[in-house]
Amino acid sequence: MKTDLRGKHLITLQEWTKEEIDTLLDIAFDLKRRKALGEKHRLLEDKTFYMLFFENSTRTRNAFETGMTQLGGHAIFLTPSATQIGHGETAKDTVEVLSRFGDGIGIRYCTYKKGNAYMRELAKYSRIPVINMQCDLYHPTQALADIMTIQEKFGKNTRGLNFTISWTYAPNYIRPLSMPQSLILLMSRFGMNVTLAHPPEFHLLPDIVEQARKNAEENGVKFNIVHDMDEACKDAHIIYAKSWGPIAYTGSREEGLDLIEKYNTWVMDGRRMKLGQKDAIYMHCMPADRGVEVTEEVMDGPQSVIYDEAENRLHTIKAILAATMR
Ligand SMILES: NC(=O)NCCC[C@H](N)C(=O)O
Repeated sequence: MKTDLRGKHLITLQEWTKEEIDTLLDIAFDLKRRKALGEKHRLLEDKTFYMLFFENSTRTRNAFETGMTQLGGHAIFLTPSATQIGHGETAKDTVEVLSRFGDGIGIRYCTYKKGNAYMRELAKYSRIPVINMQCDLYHPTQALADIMTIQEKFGKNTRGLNFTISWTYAPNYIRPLSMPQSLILLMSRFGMNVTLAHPPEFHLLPDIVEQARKNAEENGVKFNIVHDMDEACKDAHIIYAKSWGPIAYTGSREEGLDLIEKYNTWVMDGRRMKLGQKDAIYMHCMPADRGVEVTEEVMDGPQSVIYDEAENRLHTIKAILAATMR
């Protein structure tokens, strides 16, 4: 098994082989076990990781920062306004300097058509690993935690599971496409039949959907798009139901918010949960609009794995840091 992942950028897991992703998962399971046993695992002593956030964060920032502490290193929280990026310093100049100081850099930048481009620009000039902490297109560290959680619930062999990612109704906020896009790209590579459900205007980017279809074909599994939430939940083992914006359909925030209102029946509730398999699980990357996009009954119910999923952010992020910055 290939284990040398030092210096590798993680912009999207689509650019990592299945073998490399399996290596990360092995490390994550091992680090989780070692933490539970209270075993020290200071694999990154004296190393520094920079975390550049263009947007807010709860799970991601704290998983990276706590993770670096547990690995014996240090993490530094940066924002554009706390650095010269806010004054227009270029990606090249920023990363040339940080590359001479420290050992890795993460970026969260979700603005459509800007975030991923900025990360690619940083990666071009960086001599330390660049880790995507969520952009407009992908959220690889969340998707990795999600695979780990699915393997914990259903076993390492996930072949034949039915995975549904469904849009839900959540007003007031246009959420990025990065979660559904990362999930449709990744789950078929782990042998799952993928169903993507959304109202027509909430479609994802065509080239990413095409890549997901190709992934499914190469792995001999199904990939379906439906426009009905009940149909999507039927026979699913995994129901991942969360909101995103009609970003690929309209650039107008007002039109986007009106479109969201049109589909206020797309709520994840107990009735829909029952349409899935008996042992189905409910997933959400959080934060969720409690009682709006998903009922409290589902969020706090026995089939919900949302807190395990959030916890696994820590273990998988530590695996990425340890593997790429060692
Ligand atoms: N788990 C996370 O990283 N959550 C924060 C980002 C969620 C984002 N607002 C989204 O809905 O895609």
